[in-house]
Amino acid sequence: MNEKRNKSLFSGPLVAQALKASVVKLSPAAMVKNPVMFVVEISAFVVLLMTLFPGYFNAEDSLGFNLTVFLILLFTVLFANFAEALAEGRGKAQADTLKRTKGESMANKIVGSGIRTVPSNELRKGDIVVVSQGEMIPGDGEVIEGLASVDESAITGESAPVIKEAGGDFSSVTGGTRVISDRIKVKIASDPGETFIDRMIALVEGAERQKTPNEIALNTLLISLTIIFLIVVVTLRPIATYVGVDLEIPVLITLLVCLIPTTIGGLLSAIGIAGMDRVTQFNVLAMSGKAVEAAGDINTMILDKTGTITYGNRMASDIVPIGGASLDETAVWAAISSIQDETPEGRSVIEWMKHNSKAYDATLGDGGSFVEFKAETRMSGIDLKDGRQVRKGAVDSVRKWVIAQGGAIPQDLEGQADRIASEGGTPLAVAVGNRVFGVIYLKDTVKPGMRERFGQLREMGIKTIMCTGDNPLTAATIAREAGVDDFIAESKPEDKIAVIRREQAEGKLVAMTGDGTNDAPALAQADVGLAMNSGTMAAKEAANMVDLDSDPSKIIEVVAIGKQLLMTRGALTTFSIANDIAKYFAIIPAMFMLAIPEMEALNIMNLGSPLSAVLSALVFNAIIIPLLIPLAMKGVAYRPMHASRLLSRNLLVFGLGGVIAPFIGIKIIDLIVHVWI
Ligand SMILES: Nc1ncnc2c1ncn2[C@@H]1O[C@H](COP(=O)(O)OP(=O)(O)OP(=O)(O)O)[C@@H](O)[C@H]1O
Ligand SMILES: [K+]
Ligand SMILES: [Mg+2]
Repeated sequence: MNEKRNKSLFSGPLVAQALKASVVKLSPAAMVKNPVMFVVEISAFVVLLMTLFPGYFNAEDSLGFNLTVFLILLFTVLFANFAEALAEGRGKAQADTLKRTKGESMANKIVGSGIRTVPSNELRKGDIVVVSQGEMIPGDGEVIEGLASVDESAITGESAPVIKEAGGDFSSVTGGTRVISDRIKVKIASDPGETFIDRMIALVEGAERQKTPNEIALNTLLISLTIIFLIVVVTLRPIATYVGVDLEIPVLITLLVCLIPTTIGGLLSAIGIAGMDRVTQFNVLAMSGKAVEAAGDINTMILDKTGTITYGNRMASDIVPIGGASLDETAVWAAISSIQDETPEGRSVIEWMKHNSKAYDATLGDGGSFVEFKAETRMSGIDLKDGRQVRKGAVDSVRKWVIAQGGAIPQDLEGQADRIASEGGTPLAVAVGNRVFGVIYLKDTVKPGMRERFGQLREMGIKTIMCTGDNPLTAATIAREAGVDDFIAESKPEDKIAVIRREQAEGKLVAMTGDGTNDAPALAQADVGLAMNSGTMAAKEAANMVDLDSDPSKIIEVVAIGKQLLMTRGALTTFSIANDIAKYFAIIPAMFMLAIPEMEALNIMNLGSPLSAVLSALVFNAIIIPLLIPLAMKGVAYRPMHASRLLSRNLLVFGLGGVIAPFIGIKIIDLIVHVWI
């Protein structure tokens, strides 16, 4: 995992801040938001009243006991507050760093024919600014003129500068980053307060934190349990009185607090915040906690081939003449078709010419009109001044194009193209007018470790579908090599949406990555859309996550983090409820022994005394919260496996563990407590 943002879990200043915040959070207005802990706070208040005014409650005899119960309850609430404050504090620390980066900068805004210097916070969507070497880019936007290298380390933590240029997929810039060479014109894309950094700050600060659907559902369950136990405990007293057993209020309160799900109630919000934080530390900006959570439930993952599964620097590695053409003339036309093709593929053809010392007359292109590569046409090239049309592109597209002009297809085209494709390469046919000259062999490499990662995804029950614009044979080869479950070849941008909709119609949650403007609709349609920070504004706006490192394969990690979040929550809920049941069996005998000393036979755990038994259970209930904070914050250890197996494993570990832990814990505490009372 990426460690560059990782701070230690319990660093000094963070802990000090969290300690303070846990006291501030005692305010009932803040506590109401956490109903389970609010019940504990009210209970503590009741016991405090009984301690302060024992006369009213006829409680003079149990002053020491009541004071102890009050203190333990108070600490129970403080521990829960501390967990939340600690999780929030880590986000706040990050937000402060970001705020410092943002600072207050000046912008050179173009007004009419001149330039006016204005504070960056006065910039509005649509304004155009000039940013020169050494200056900070004053807001998010799109480069509309020029090219510059930009230091984005303030945001991404990555020190290597990136090239930003007008047009294409690398035109978007982020406010707060710095131009370190050249000069660009930027069209501002967001109003003040709505920039990328602003949103990031709001998110990590937790200001915008809304409870996710899963969290709300779990909260409802916890509240229901609390109400049920409240009713049980309240009705217990008259029943006990009826049979002649006198149960003291503080003892009943102890029972109540031990029964209600305080462990998960106290840690729930910390788990959610920490999950978001983990994603941010991984340099992925999630627009909502909901997106992170959805990532944990993904059934299908759509990945493109080039740049995600493969490195994406598809390079011309060979040029193969066909139909009797010579290598030199084929190479010349391949180069001419690439003179103005700024895609990595196009540039690599020019590179290949240099590398192989092939000469061509670049002036042939002068005055011609450039035909830009489009995913729809799958071709690029140039219409020369003299009327000749030069193209290179997907073999199938070029074949159709040549036939449409009355040309014949050489016998050996298919054989050569298939050979390249079956090796996993991308064949690009080169044609001039109605004649095919040859094939460019574009080579790309599958990133290492892909097979293992897709294997892990399969173990998690996630289906992977590779969507590529490439031909079926290349697609099949790469799909086999990378180990994806399924692939769709010759897919146009709209096909990606179609696949996503089809999967969603079957009730599945779908994740996808993308960076181009043409990916935007599909990114918006997907349940988890991860856009690349290097990508276009449109893609970033449509997605619900942005990867600051622009590593498309990171979607795999995002899903893992989402799973881990859900697992942690599930595991601690299981543990908490199992715990509460066990405490019930530890505390009930003690309660009856308190009321009816003859019932000594109930003391199966051989605890020191009924009083120490009750207090030990309450102490255990309190300290289990801070003991579980590291687990809540770091998440349970994550191993990919199928949801149903995971469930049974968690039930075993955390359910059984949750039942056993209290007996051991209470026994140990009792041994210590008993010394005092
Ligand atoms: N610069 C280019 N000039 C001409 N044809 C190209 C160029 N780049 C790619 N092609 C052809 O167009 C096809 C579609 O390209 P596109 O970028 O849409 O998809 P892809 O890169 O193959 O797949 P993916 O969706 O995985 O990125 C490519 O497979 C290739 O045959
Ligand atoms: K409890
Ligand atoms: Mg592509």
